[in-house]
Amino acid sequence: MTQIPIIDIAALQSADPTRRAAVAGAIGAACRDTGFFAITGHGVAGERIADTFAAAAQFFAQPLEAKQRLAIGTHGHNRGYVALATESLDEKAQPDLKEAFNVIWTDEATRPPNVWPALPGWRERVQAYFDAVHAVGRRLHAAFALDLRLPEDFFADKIDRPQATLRLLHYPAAFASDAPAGQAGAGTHTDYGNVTLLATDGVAGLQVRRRDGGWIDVPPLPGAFVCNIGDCLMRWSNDVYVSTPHRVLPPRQERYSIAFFLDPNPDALVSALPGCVPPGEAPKSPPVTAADYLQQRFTETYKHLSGKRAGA
Ligand SMILES: O=C(O)CCC(=O)C(=O)O
Ligand SMILES: [Fe+2]
Repeated sequence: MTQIPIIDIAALQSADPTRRAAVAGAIGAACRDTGFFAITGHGVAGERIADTFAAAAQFFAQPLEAKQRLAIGTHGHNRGYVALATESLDEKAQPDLKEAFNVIWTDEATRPPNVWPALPGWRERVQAYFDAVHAVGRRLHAAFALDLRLPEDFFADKIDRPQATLRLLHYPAAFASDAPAGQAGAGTHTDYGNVTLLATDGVAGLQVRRRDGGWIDVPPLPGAFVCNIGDCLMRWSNDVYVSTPHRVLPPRQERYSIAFFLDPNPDALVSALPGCVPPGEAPKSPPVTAADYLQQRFTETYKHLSGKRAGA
């Protein structure tokens, strides 16, 4: 395979179950292969995506002091601003050459509220994008369920109060010329959760590792989302679906991306799905709540780090 598949998911909203099943089958095949695929026909308007990139550019253009007032280290709970070169997605490598702004899913009652910049209208624009990609992520889960021979709504009540994070990412070009060997935009890593939906601005850089160890360049796909399976869904599917390592090359040119990480509700029980365990075999991993699983992953990462990892 030299490319990730591009799948039109519009028919997931069709009243015709055979059309829904055909899309689910294509998604399932990609999830069993590299776990990466791009989607079109997702219903999020190109203007909405472009507006979120504009909001990201507006945020990152602010003076560092304004951004630092929202620093994740001050506010906690994975919300707010992550300055340049403070996290390493590959904990053995140099810090990533990127800055980020994180927005989490919250009901503001049982979860902490987000922190927002003092830019008029900014919150509403970014929240609208969050809600739109969350809806697409839920639709993808209906496809996963169909493909895995589960009731189509199997995941619905397990991802409606999710541990989801939207990350506006900025890879400035200025650092590229000084980048020491081995310092990437984002180091090689897998994502932790169920599925990630990524919008890119057309600047190349993202690479996905093939099963044979070679790297596939993800091409610019305007209007599409690049989707990938995370470690939590891999575990839930008893490794039937694959969470694949990926990286972002050192930024030669300024680059923006927007990643939405959909991780399950904290109390969702991640227990090997019945159809994914061959008869007579034991599940590869014991059941765990999504909260405990993600906590464990963050703790493992923090053990190796002097800085902080936030998200992924
Ligand atoms: O910016 C990108 O293209 C990908 C970023 C990524 O993989 C991540 O933040 O987990
Ligand atoms: Fe990632």
